[in-house]
Amino acid sequence: MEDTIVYAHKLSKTFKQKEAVRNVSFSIAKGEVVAMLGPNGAGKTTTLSLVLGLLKPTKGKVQVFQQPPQSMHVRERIGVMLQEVRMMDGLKTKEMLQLFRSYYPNPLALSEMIALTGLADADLTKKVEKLSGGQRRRVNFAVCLAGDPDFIVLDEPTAGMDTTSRAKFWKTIHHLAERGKTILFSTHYLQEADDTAKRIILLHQGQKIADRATEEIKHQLSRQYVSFRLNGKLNRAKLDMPDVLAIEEREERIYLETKNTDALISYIMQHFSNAYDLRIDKGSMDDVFETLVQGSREK
Ligand SMILES: Nc1ncnc2c1ncn2[C@@H]1O[C@H](COP(=O)(O)OP(=O)(O)OP(=O)(O)O)[C@@H](O)[C@H]1O
Repeated sequence: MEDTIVYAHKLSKTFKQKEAVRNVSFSIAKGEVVAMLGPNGAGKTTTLSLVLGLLKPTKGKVQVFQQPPQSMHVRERIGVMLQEVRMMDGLKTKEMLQLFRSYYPNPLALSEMIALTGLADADLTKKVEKLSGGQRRRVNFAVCLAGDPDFIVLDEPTAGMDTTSRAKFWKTIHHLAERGKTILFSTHYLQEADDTAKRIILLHQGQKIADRATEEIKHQLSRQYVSFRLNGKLNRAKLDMPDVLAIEEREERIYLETKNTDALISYIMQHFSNAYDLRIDKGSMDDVFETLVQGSREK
């Protein structure tokens, strides 16, 4: 389809014995902002490298702009920011930015590259290797934007950035998304995914375990529980009511999933005279992750 920017079909990548990515499929449409979320070693970098054509899949197929990712047509329309980048030593920063611009048919204006990436404060007459770590990261970002790309791929882009740089960086990404750019980025942090992406692809041990709207994943995160301890045995029949969505007993506590914590707490206080140590618990990222991993195993 014309509007499909990435088409990844049953991608697998094995390094010697290690299966880093297993049977991962997804598509990304024009204008989408998608986060690839997962813990260390989940397969995010490997998947992005397959999409970029930097690695060849052991099995499966990937196309970008309906073409193999290595094709010139793709190279000209894609901007990439990887975790580890070797810059060209010896060149002054401004010269390097100009050099990268010269590779593309319709490059971004140098002034815009500098403004978007927060490089205005840096001394661009310095050689790249003499810049600070944070500034070099911004240079990476500027290089990523040099060709005014339609599709932007970022591998853990904020790793090593301080809070101010992070905020500035995401502001630029939002701006680019508003301009209709298609963006795929990897992150460890749900917060980053939530702030920026409308869709999350969740990877775990090389497999895709969820691919949903950020809102849906967040909804699972916003689950609430009332929990308490009990002297004696639980009479479950007394909890058979609409406010209780699920009951779980673990580690000598009873957890009730609910949308109405206030009503449930007052109900328990009235009807369970042997209840004590009442608490409201919110679902955590770990809980959601656990649920999704469990769900994908059961499929
Ligand atoms: N070139 C390689 N040779 C052997 N194993 C590799 C290679 N690259 C990645 N792996 C392994 O594949 C798995 C997935 O790695 P990958 O870097 O894709 O994960 P990730 O989700 O990006 O992790 P991180 O968040 O730490 O960057 C890991 O177990 C990693 O050790």
